[in-house]
Amino acid sequence: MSSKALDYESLNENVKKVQYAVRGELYLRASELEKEGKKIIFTNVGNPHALGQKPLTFPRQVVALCQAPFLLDDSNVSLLFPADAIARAKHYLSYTSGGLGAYSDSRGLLEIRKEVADFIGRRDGYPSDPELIYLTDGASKGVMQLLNAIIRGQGDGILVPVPQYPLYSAAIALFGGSFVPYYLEETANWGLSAADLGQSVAQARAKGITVRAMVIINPGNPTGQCLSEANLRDILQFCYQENLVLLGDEVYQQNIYQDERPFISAKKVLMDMGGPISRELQLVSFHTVSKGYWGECGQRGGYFEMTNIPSRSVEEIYKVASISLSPNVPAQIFMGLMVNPPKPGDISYDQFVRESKGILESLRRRARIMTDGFNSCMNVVCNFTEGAMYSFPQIRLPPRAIEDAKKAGKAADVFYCLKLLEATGISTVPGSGFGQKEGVFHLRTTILPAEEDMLEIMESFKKFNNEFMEQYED
Ligand SMILES: Cc1ncc(COP(=O)(O)O)c(CN[C@@H]2CONC2=O)c1O
Repeated sequence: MSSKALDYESLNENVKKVQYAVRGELYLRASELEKEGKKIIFTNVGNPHALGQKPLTFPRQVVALCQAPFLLDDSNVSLLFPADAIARAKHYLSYTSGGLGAYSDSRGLLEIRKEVADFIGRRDGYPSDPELIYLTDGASKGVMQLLNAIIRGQGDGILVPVPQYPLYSAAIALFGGSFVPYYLEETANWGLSAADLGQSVAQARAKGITVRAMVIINPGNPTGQCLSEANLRDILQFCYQENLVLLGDEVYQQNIYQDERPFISAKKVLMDMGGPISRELQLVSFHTVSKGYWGECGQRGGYFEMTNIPSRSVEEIYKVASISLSPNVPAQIFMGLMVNPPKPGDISYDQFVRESKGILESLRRRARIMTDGFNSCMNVVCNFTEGAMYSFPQIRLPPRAIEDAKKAGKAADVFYCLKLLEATGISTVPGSGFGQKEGVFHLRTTILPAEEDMLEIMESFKKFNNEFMEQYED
């Protein structure tokens, strides 16, 4: 009998090609161990609330009232909710077409897209058009929509930083395009060079690939580097001369842990450059409520802003967005609150600032604790986490360890991470899941475990690592 449509062997080959290590072999093994009763520290996913981070109070108050509008009619509502939360809830509800249970426009509620546009205008000092801002179910969906629009087939290549967040390699594979790596230089604090970019593009073209777009992740995941204004200018100039669309993944723009390179958007640098490039270079920028000091990953709220994209193409992107009917409406409200938070003088302002600063300052301390912890370990070197929420140490594995990994049929860093998991319960993602230079091994953790547990976790890591290295040292 011929195979059925959902038999494995007859599935879409692109689906079978996809890899996504953030929830791969290590995560599955960690989940098994957890079921067996072992205490697992899931540092594999940038999922702050799963590691104990408390949600910000104000947004939850507003969305709670929007989800349960009957509370607004309760005579006791002002005993439980501050007046500014009540006012914002009424404001958003008045813009939905029947509350949170109704579909919104496929691009998202115009009122919230206006709030996003105002935020971008304040941040960059240049106007932003709500008609060119689409709200999405997390930044992931926006990235996939744009890659789907750009990739016509195997001959189309997307330039992606390596190490990269595997949403990109997975989506490119899913849409049948070609992954074109450009390597970040670990010894240059994960910097990149225009020469390397040019070489990557030339190599792809020599194979008949049409490179169509370039991805930047700023701040970087898993590498944590923050791009300087000069870096961004070079990248924009490179894309302009090579006729590439720039996809600016800026979901960690609130997560900055050093003062030398504050976040600056690709949009701002492009507009500052002026001249033809600022009117012609095609740029799409992505943001989310999952990161920053919000960490509202489960809400699934995001947006992308299109710059210099022809109106007919915008219409096509709108048409495809319409297939999914409506982005998640509660998440749209989270997005509106994130880009338009309480202001000085608002009742909730002091509490909001106290909570937000508390989270960011703790993340900055945890970035330092983790980096220093890794650098105190045998055969481990680690660049400081300038931004985002990950640490990506290089693990210098002795040859006999690599040999044993081969015998076990595992990539060397997978072998090491599995041993780490079994010994300590620390669940990480092997560097091979993000891409790395041949023969150089890493792992990715998050800087998210609770600050009061961080030193103990690093001690536990150090004990395991040093015993592992002594076991395999010649
Ligand atoms: C660079 C980057 N872009 C987009 C996303 C998607 O975010 P949304 O939640 O808005 O879809 C993530 C999530 N980071 C994943 C999730 O946790 N750990 C990670 O590496 C990310 O790291």
